[in-house]
Amino acid sequence: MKSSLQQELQTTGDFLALTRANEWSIDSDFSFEVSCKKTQAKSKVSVLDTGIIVFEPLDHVSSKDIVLSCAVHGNETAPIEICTDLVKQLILGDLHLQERVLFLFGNPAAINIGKRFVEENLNRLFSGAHSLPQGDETGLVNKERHRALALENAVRDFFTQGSDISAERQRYHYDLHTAIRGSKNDKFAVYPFRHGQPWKKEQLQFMLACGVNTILLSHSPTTTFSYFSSNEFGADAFTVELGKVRPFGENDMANFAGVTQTLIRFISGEDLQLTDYNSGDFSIFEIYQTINREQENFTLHFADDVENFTDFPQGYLLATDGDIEHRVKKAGEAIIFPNAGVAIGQRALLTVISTDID
Ligand SMILES: O=C(O)CCC(=O)N[C@@H](CCC(=O)O)C(=O)O
Ligand SMILES: [Zn+2]
Repeated sequence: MKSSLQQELQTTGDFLALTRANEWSIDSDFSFEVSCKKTQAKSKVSVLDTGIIVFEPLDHVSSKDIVLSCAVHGNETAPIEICTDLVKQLILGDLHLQERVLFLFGNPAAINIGKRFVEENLNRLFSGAHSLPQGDETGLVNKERHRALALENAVRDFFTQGSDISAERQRYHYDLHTAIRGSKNDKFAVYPFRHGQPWKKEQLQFMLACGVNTILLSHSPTTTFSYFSSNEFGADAFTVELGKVRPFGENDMANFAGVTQTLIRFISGEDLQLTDYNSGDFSIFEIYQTINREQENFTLHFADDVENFTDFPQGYLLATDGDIEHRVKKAGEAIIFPNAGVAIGQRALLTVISTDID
């Protein structure tokens, strides 16, 4: 028998409402079939937990396993609206499903309070960081740590089950965010550390089709969600920043037409119309300094409205952390993600320098 949750979801397609009504878990998982109105192709829809929903084609063997995540930070609403709309179209049969897709709405409780997180930044808890000792030594494990583990397990199961379907599969994870500050380059993506493997131009072309022409190459492991999927499952993965954080209702969705249309083409198997790689189409940066906050007394020495990708003269004092001074080391070095309010031990600022890929 259909539960009322399932009935509601099948009628409205509104997975965000279901997710928000169940902040940390749902009582029981459920699945159902849908058919595309246009192609009649059947798909299986499985709600595995709150904010965790999988779509799998039933009439053909797919070749791609695609993870799309949003709300890893609860107040980053544009990605939530994009994913909600895609899920709705799939449930209501308005979109053909060609590939397996896992949608993740990372932190439902943080969505409900309109905050980045409830107790702890979820995007610092992956690759097992959720199980490391906590700074406060209380021994209590907060809910975000449980959620990070649940999200890791969902990704692991999804990719592993794909391998049972066919051997030659491609894995992807696009973790969609928005930035706290405005940016000189409005949309940009962090390409997680690949341990010496080449940066993929075809993936950069995919980003370009999404309207993202600025790429930050990361040179070290992190505890972010995109690095987890890249490192542990060989997925082509990015943290994608789609402009500035705004409350629900204040996003101009026309701004996201590129990303929405490209994701639709990708999951419904249409030609992506990717052009050849041309370095002139991109601004590519590499992460140069990662500045963590180590002291209570941490100060940034520029204004709150200074935008991401603003550069400062060599020698400029960017931040003081107790007695330690962090200065610009190289001409053209620019700031990304400054946040003096992060927990002690966490990243308070990145700097980047311009680079190229071969
Ligand atoms: O604007 C900011 O300060 C933060 C925006 C954001 O959430 N960025 C991600 C980037 C993750 C990565 O480096 O791959 C984050 O800080 O978690
Ligand atoms: Zn974010």
